[in-house]
Amino acid sequence: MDSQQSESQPQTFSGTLARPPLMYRQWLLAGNRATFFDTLAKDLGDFVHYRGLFSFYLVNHPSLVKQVLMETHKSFDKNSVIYDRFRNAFGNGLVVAEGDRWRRSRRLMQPLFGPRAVEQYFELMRDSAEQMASRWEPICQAGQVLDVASEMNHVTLQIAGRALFHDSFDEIAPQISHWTHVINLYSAKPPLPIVRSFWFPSRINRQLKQALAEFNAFLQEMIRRRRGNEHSTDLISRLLAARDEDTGEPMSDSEIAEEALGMIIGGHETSSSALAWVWCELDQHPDVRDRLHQELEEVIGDGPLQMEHLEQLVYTRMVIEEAMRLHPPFWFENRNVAEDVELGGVPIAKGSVVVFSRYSLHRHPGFWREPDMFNPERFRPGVEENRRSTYAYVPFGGGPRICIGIHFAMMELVVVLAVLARRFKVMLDESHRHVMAANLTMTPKYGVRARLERRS
Ligand code: HEM
Repeated sequence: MDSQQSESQPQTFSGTLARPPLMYRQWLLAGNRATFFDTLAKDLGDFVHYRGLFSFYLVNHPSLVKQVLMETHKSFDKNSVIYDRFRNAFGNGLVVAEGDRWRRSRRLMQPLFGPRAVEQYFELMRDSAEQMASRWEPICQAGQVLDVASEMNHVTLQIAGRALFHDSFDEIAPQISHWTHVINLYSAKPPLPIVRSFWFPSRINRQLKQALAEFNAFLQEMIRRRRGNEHSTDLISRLLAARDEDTGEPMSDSEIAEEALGMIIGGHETSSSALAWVWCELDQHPDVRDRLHQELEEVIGDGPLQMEHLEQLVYTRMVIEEAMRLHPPFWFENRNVAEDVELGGVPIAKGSVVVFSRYSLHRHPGFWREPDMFNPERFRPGVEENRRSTYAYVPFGGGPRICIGIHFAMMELVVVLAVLARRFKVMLDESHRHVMAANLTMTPKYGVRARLERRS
């Protein structure tokens, strides 16, 4: 296949459905799950009917992914075992909601996340990144090693928390960090029957129930404090003020609490994983790091980062997009087949499960030249548009359920990277181990151990 042509023209899937023997390479699932799906796609092609402990249809072709997310999205929903498990943790917030509840919440929340609406969070993003940079100064001077991955987790949690609760977040940051940690631990476990059922008295189930009870009590208190305070402008207050344009109805307190929980969990782990990989890739590609530093110097100069700098930080954005291609934070997707449907010309019965791995899709050799190579130039404006239309690049999903936080997240990633990389060169320490973990998000398994060098 001519890769130049494949990059500019959306292609229709013309292959066939592979049906491997029962339990084909099932043992690989005990290890890294992204590797398991990648092996299936490499061995068997872009459309696989897998039958084993879990049975599913794997799609690894942009036109099949487009069909699931966009063209025939109504035939697919999130009533799958995996999303049922998320419901134990997220309640019925937007990430897992279906039907009328999803439509109503999306309609109410969409205006709060448009490209202009998220600009109001610029300052708190920059201030959180600046605070981190100040904390890094003595670590840098002492030549100490720090785990940049957990630093990114800290700063993105702070940004999500401050956007939602303004200063109230700082009072309770350690508890929120603990609750989100428990929720993530729970969500990362595979949905095995019985042991993982919510009624089973396992340690993680007990921990989750307690974390959720405490988190919900905190959220209800936040909502109570905001109600009637018309000067408050955090996201909780905006959710309280939102009205359904058809009925004029507000969201209930429990709906607001569920959405806040979803945003804090879904919004910070993903961004922090994207940033962790950016630092790893920059270390491995000094030419890219130099080019990035040059752009930051030219655009920002010696003063603080300003809102108007953002659109000039073209290369910074390209670096982030390329890092999310190779290391998509929310790497795995699954859908329940809600009604009999034809996918890639094959009839698929209601109740089946369709899955895809962004990790494999984003490295598909038919759609990416030298797919494993880190090359931000792929995302130079004008070039990347074509890939997006083919659904070969979907770090934020696509179709009606595309990530509602996409503009918030992209601004956050650019701001944090720009502020920190303007002041520091981050160099991986020799104790750093390059191993990828694919749980709910894709992260460097042993963190990102690095030393800092001060830039002028
Ligand atoms: C780099 C950062 C992020 C990545 C890679 C990411 C990725 C995704 C993806 C792939 C989906 C779609 C899942 C699907 O198809 O079902 C999604 C949905 C969602 N994301 Fe994000 N996300 C990020 C940041 C955020 C942030 C910052 C927020 C909140 C402020 C957020 C809130 C949500 C919500 C509420 C949904 C559900 C949307 C719906 O179903 O209507 N995400 N995200």
